[in-house]
Amino acid sequence: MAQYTRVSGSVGLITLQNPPVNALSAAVRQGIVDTVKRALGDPKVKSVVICGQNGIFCGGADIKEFGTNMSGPPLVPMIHAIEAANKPVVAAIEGSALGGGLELALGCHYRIAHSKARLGLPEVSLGLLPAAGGTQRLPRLIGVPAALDLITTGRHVTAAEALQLGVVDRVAEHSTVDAAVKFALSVAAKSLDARRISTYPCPRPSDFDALFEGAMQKVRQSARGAIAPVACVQAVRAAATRPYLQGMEREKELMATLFTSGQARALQYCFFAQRAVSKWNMPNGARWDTSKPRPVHKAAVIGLGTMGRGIAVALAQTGMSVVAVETQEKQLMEAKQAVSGMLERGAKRRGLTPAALHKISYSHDIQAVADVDLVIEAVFEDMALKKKVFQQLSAVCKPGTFLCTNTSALDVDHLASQTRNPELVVGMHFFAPAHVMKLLEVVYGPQSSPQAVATAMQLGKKMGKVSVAVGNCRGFVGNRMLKPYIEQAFFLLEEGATPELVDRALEEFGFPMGVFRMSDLSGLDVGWRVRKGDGLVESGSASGQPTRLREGRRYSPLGDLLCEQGRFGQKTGRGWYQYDKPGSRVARSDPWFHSFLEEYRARHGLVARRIDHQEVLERCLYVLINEGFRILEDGIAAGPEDIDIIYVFGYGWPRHRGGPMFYAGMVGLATVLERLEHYRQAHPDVPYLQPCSLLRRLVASGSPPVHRWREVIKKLHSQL
Ligand SMILES: CC(C)(COP(=O)(O)OP(=O)(O)OC[C@H]1O[C@@H](n2cnc3c(N)ncnc32)[C@H](O)[C@@H]1OP(=O)(O)O)[C@@H](O)C(=O)NCCC(=O)NCCSC(=O)/C=C/CCCCCCCCCCCCC(=O)O
Repeated sequence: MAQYTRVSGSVGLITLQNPPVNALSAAVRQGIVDTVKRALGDPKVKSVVICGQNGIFCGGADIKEFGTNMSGPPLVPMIHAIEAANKPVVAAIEGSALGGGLELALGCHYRIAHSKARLGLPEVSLGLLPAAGGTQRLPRLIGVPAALDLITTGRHVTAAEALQLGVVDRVAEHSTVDAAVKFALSVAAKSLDARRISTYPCPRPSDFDALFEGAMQKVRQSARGAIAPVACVQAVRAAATRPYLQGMEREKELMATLFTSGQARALQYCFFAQRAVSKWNMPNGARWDTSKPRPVHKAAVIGLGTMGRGIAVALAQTGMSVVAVETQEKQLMEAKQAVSGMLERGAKRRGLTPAALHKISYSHDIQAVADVDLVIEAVFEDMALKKKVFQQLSAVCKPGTFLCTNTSALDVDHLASQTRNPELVVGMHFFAPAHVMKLLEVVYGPQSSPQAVATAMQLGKKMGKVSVAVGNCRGFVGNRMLKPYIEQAFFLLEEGATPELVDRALEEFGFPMGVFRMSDLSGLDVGWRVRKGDGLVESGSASGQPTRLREGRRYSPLGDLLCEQGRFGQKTGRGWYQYDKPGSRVARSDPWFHSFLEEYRARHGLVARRIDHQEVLERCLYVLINEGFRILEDGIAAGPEDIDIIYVFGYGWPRHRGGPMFYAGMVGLATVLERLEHYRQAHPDVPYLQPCSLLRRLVASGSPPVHRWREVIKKLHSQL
C-alpha cells in the first residue's frame, strides 16, 4: 500500500495508497518500510519524495486499528529510519497531514505543502497524544509555546500558518509533488546534519515554569475531566527537560495510559459516530445514499427573534441569498441591526470582509418568500401561530418549496397537515445561538419525502452543522430525554439537595453547566409555558389533587413557584441562583432560595436527607439514558450514535464520555438497569424510572457493545 517509482532519473517517489485518507494501516506502514529500504538501497536514487495518492498526504494512524490487536511495523522506528536515512527525504503534503501523517512528515528532512493543505496533531481529540515522536519533534522544530498550542488543542493549521510557524519549509501553489521532486533534486548532495529534528536542542523558554503552569491550568479548566490534554502538556514538558530518547520514553509511557483508557474509546467512538449520523435512514427504507437533495439557492427565515436571527446568519454565511421576514416593524429594524452586527463580527474573526451582509434582504411581508427554494419558520413557539404561518406559506410559496419549522418540541406532522404538500415539510431544530451551535435535528414525519430530508441534511452540512435525522415525537430526541433529567433534578431538591450540589455533581461529571445554571441561562419561563400548555401548572387544591401529584404521577411545582415570583433566571437577575443584575452571568448562591426551599419542604412534610454526587448522577443520567432506550425502541432515532451525537453537540454531554448511550455501555447495562429498578422501587410514582424493555432485552442478550445494539433493536421491531 505504498507505491514506489523512480522519477526524474534519481528521485525515489513513494506514494501512500489507502483511500480515502491514506491512513497508516499495518499494510501502509509495511509499504513505507519496504519502499524506503528500496530507495535507500538503490544507487541510482539520490533523494526521496513521500506523497499520498488522490490529493491527500495522510490522515494519520488508522483509527480503526486501535481497537484491535495491532500488527505490522510500528510507527516510531519507521519514522526514525526515515530521519536517519543518508539520502534527503522530502514530504510532499497535499490535502491533509494529520496526526501520524504529520509525524511522518516531521521525520522527513524537508516538508513542502500545497497552499490549500491543512496540518495538525489532532490526537488529543481522540483521547491520545502524538506518540510517534510528535511531542518531541514539534517543540524542537517550532518552540515550546507554539507546539503546546497545536498539541493540546489539536487544531489544524493552514499551509500559510505552518510556514510561518516553521512546520513546513515551502508552500507550493501548483503541483506539490512536482515541486517536491524538483526540490529533492536540488538538495540531493546536501548534508543532512542540520535536517534531523530529533537532534535539535529543544529551546527552553525563559519563563519555563510559568509557561507550563499556565498551560496546565488552561487545559485543566477547559478539559472538563478529559485526561489527554494534561498528558499532552506533560509530554511536551519532557521534550523541554529531557534528552530526545528519554523524552520519547516519556511519550510512550503517557501514551500507554491513554491508549487503553475509556476516554480514548469514547472519543474514538464519537469520531466515527459523527460520521455515521450523516448516513441517515428512515423507517420507510429511505436512505442517505439513495435520496437526492435538491439544490437550495435562495432560502427564507420567518420570524426574527433570537433563533431566527441566528438562522439567518448561518444561512447567509453559506453564500446563498436569504430573505428575512418579520411582520413587526420595530422588531424587523432591531433584527436587521443585530444580524448585520453578527455577520460583521463573524467576518472579522475569520479575517474576511462581511460579503454575507449583502446576501440578506429584509421584509415585513410574507409575500417576499414567493420565489425561495426553502423556508425556515422560526416564529414564537405557539402551535396556533405556527399553523397560521404554514397555511400562509403553503399559499404563497412557489410549487416545490420546502417548508421547515424550527420548533423545539411541537408536532411537525400537524404543521405539515396545514399545507398542500405535507411531503415538503420537515423540522429543522436549531440550538441557540443558531449560528454558533453545531447541532441540527432534522425531524421527519410519516409524510416527509426522502428528498425533503436529504435537502435539509445537506443544507445543515453547508451551514457547518452536524445534522441528525430523527423521527417526530414530543421534544424529538434531545428535549424528550431532557424532560425526565430535569424532573429528577427538581425531585432531588425536594428530597434534600440544593441547586449547588446538583450542579456541582453534573459539572464534575463534565457538563459545562449543571441543570439549574442551564435553566437560569435559558429561562425558567420556557418550561413554565410548556407545563401550562400541558395543563400541569394549576394549583393542586383546585383540582382536588395534592400539589405534588399530577395525573397520578409525582410532580414538583418548584419551577412554577419560582416563575410565579417573576424569577425567570439570568434575564430577571433571579432564578435558582441570584445574579448581580438582570442579564448578569455569574450565578451566586441565593439565601432566599434556600429558606424558600426549606419552607417548601416543611409545608409538604418533606424531610431533607443527605444526597451525594453518586445519587445525583444516577438519578439524573440513568433516567435520561432510559428515555434514550425508549427513543430507540420507538424508532425515533435510528441508532445509539444518533442520540450520542445529539447530546455531545447540542447538550454539552462531555465528549470524553462518548454520549449517554455509549456511557451506559461503559457503566454496564446491567448496572444501569439495576439502579433504575432500585430507584423505581423507591419512587413508584415516577414512571420515567421504569426500565425500558429494550434495556432489559439488551441485558438479557448479554449486554452487547453499543455497535451491536442495532441488531437487537431490529429484532425487537420485527417482533412488534
Ligand atoms: C480531515 C480528514 C482526514 C478528511 O476529512 P473528510 O474529507 O471530511 O472525510 P471524513 O468523512 O472525515 O473521512 C472519510 C472517511 O475516512 C475515515 N477516516 C478518516 N481518518 C481516518 C483515520 N485516521 N483512520 C481511519 N479512518 C479514517 C472516516 O471515518 C471516513 O470513513 P467513514 O465515512 O466513517 O466510513 C478527516 O477524516 C480527519 O480529520 N481524520 C482524522 C484525522 C486524525 O485524527 N488523525 C489522527 C489519528 S491518530 C494518530 O495519528 C496517532 C498517531 C500516533 C500513533 C502511535 C500509535 C502507537 C500505538 C502505541 C500504543 C501503545 C499502547 C500500549 C498499550 C499496551 O501496553 O498494551
